[in-house]
Amino acid sequence: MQYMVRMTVTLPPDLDPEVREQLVAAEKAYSQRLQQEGRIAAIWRVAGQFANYCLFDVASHDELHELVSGLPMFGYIQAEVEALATHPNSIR
Ligand SMILES: O=C(O)CC1=CCC(=O)O1
Repeated sequence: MQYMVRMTVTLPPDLDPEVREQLVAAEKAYSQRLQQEGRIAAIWRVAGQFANYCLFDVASHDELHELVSGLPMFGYIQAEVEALATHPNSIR
């Protein structure tokens, strides 16, 4: 099952810079592991915003929730989820 998730990140402006750096590094490692596993099929930065679109390819709603809520930055992320179905006009 595929889901397009828009994540908008709002880190507190007064967050300790060291903690911020650790969060960013942990987020990168977690995200790259999911990409290597194919559970994040693609990720894009929204130009000009601290936000991204992530295409998840997972087995269930529950797996999606587990992965999104496991993001190190989860407490600072507003996630909007859209479930994707096959488009009847798709040639793939
Ligand atoms: O957009 C970000 O930097 C936060 C994020 C979530 C998954 C990822 O790889 O980065």
